[in-house]
Amino acid sequence: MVPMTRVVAQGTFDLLHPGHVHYLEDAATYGDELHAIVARRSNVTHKPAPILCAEQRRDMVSALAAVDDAHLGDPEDVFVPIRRLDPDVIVLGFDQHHDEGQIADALAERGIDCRVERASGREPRYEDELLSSGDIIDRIVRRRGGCGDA
Ligand SMILES: Cc1cc2nc3c(=O)[nH]c(=O)nc-3n(C[C@H](O)[C@H](O)[C@H](O)COP(=O)(O)O)c2cc1C
Ligand SMILES: Nc1ncnc2c1ncn2[C@@H]1O[C@H](COP(=O)(O)OP(=O)(O)OP(=O)(O)O)[C@@H](O)[C@H]1O
Repeated sequence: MVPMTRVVAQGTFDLLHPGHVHYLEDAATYGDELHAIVARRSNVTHKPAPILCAEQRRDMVSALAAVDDAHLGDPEDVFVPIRRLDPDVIVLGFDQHHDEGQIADALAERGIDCRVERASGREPRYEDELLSSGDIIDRIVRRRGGCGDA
């Protein structure tokens, strides 16, 4: 019996778009089952906070065919879900602000045997396609009025 390869992907996944679908479909190719960890609002500090609550973002990611299960991230320790899920592979997004080497070192320090990969990017296919949650929000603000990252 060949053991199942468990893959983890992660992100904010605020307003879903084809880039997220590409990321998760690419991540799924690294193994047999894909688990997505959805970032808590409090842990999204490198850009404006997501508009949608974590539960809603988790539910949407979970509905994607490529995703076997989606999980709310731990509020304090990003390695809590990793220990629980015990993945064989963590796949970072093509532009995700994490360094593969630093993640690999942190996993080794914790005795977690898991390799780190990076997914490919999805280029726009249509003239008006938006492949960024932030860009989608900015367009909404521009077209519906408002003051941007409120
Ligand atoms: C291996 C790994 C585990 C993570 N686990 C958590 C977690 O438990 N809780 C959480 O809020 N975020 C977690 N994150 C997500 C990060 O907090 C970060 O916000 C996430 O990468 C979102 O960045 P992005 O949406 O800009 O790609 C994890 C990220 C990585 C790489
Ligand atoms: N066009 C894309 N192609 C491939 N992966 C993508 C694309 N857009 C986002 N991703 C990946 O999806 C994951 C989650 O992305 P995130 O939730 O930060 O959305 P985002 O659209 O990148 O947000 P923003 O552009 O507002 O920062 C990240 O790992 C990111 O690399």
